[in-house]
Amino acid sequence: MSTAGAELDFDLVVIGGGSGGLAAAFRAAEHGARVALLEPGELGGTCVNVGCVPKKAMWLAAQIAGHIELAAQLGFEVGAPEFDWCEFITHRQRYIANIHASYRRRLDEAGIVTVASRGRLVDARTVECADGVRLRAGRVVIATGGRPRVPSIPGAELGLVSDDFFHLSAAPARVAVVGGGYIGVELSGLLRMLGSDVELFARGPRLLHGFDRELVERLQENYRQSGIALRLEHDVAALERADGGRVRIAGHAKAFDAVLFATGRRPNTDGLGLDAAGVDTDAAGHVCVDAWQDTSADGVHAIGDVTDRVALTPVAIAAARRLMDRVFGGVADARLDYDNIPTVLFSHPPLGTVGLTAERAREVHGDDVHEYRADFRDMLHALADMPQRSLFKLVCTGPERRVVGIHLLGEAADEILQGFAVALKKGITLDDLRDTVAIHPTSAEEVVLMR
Ligand SMILES: Cc1cc2nc3c(=O)[nH]c(=O)nc-3n(C[C@H](O)[C@H](O)[C@H](O)COP(=O)(O)OP(=O)(O)OC[C@H]3O[C@@H](n4cnc5c(N)ncnc54)[C@H](O)[C@@H]3O)c2cc1C
Ligand SMILES: NC(=O)c1ccc[n+]([C@@H]2O[C@H](COP(=O)([O-])OP(=O)(O)OC[C@H]3O[C@@H](n4cnc5c(N)ncnc54)[C@H](O)[C@@H]3O)[C@@H](O)[C@H]2O)c1
Repeated sequence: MSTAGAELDFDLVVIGGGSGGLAAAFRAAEHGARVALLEPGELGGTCVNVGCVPKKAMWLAAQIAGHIELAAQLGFEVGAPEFDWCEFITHRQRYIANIHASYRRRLDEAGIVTVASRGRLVDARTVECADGVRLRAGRVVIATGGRPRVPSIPGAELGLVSDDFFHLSAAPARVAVVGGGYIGVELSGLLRMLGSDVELFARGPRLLHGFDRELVERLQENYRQSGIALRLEHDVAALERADGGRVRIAGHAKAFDAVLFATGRRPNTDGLGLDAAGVDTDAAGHVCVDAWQDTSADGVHAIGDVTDRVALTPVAIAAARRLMDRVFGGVADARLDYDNIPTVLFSHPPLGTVGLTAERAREVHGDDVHEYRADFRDMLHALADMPQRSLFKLVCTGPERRVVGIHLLGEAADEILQGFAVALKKGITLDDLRDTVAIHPTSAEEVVLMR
């Protein structure tokens, strides 16, 4: 980059090189735009470095541990499995390093100027780098994502967050996880499967607010059976130092090797110069956007976790691509439809969901809502005579039984959901599903055989 005081001109400056920012930069460059991208940390942002990717790697390790237990049950001589956390992490980080290298190569090939610096808006057309260089832009995309939020309670500094989890060099033997959302449920599950003693503290009467109640209750049953202690309706008021570097939750006898906060995330908007550029934020600091990802400042857009929309990687990517198709590709009506976004929780077993729960469908469609369910043991767990049961549900509305919700809890739900999400988005009915010949013997066939 040039020296301080310089000004460089671009069609687009993207602030943040995570899932959304990279997708915006690549798509804009494909449309012929001159693009600069600012990222002070590792390319790929949260998802690649401290989110989806390392999390899924740990989940896969946990699945293997579960399968070793099943194998032992089925006559394989496996002995007591030893898991070398450090060795696994070497594989995980090599996988991540390959993603970094691939991004770097693609950025170079696309002619995108990347700047290893934080960016700050000076006005709606100018972004300043840490060294004072100013980038002038026809348009700016804010894609700065978010970071973990820690509750303001005494002793909070004794706790860890998900970013810290991915830097652990060994599994903590005794862990308390605070928070009953996505991250709390995922980290509790995989830590337990990898041998930790886990207690999960959540404020509400159930985990996973907003998900199908029955599936969540079934998942809770599975978690309890696997040995996770669920402390529901339990507010963590303070953390205290205990002997041997351990941490105690106030009012709770046990000392933990680690307390992990999974209590939500906050947007990275501090010091971004949003006021100077005339970009409005909400009370929580998210950048406010309309349905077109436009902010209150003309020519300034925002995508991904920095906005208050669904915080998922494919959502940030899809919003970015559509926005770039609109502003540089001439597709006037390109924008992301935020309805019916499929999502999977990498719990044990996984939980996948798309569309409305029955509860929500009744609010939207009135009383003409019908639920169909399949409650079964998948073949592997049945063979091993293990108690874990799957639960698949469909929510349909109207006399034609249009499918408006699909909720799957069970082995392979993570892989099964994607295709059915396409079908739901296309407006299929229960008869369409029943008209499709099943694939046997699978868990997926339960979706087309549901009565
Ligand atoms: C533990 C965990 C697990 C997750 N698992 C999944 C999953 O399985 N599936 C899924 O779909 N989603 C998952 N998510 C969510 C997913 O990671 C996010 O939705 C996604 O990363 C959002 O992308 P983004 O581009 O908006 O932000 P980010 O990926 O957070 O990228 C923002 C980037 O902006 C940079 N930045 C910040 N401030 C500035 C600045 N001033 N100047 C320049 N750059 C800046 C940051 O360094 C960062 O690299 C998970 C999240 C977490 C935390
Ligand atoms: N598999 C996936 O796709 C995946 C995985 C992880 C994260 N994500 C995304 O990242 C987002 C953030 O995940 P998250 O788990 O941090 O947030 P979340 O919103 O899913 O859950 C946060 C939980 O913390 C609880 N909480 C908040 N303050 C608390 C407090 N003081 N004490 C106790 N509990 C408290 C909330 O009630 C909620 O249950 C998710 O909403 C999701 O969009 C996705």
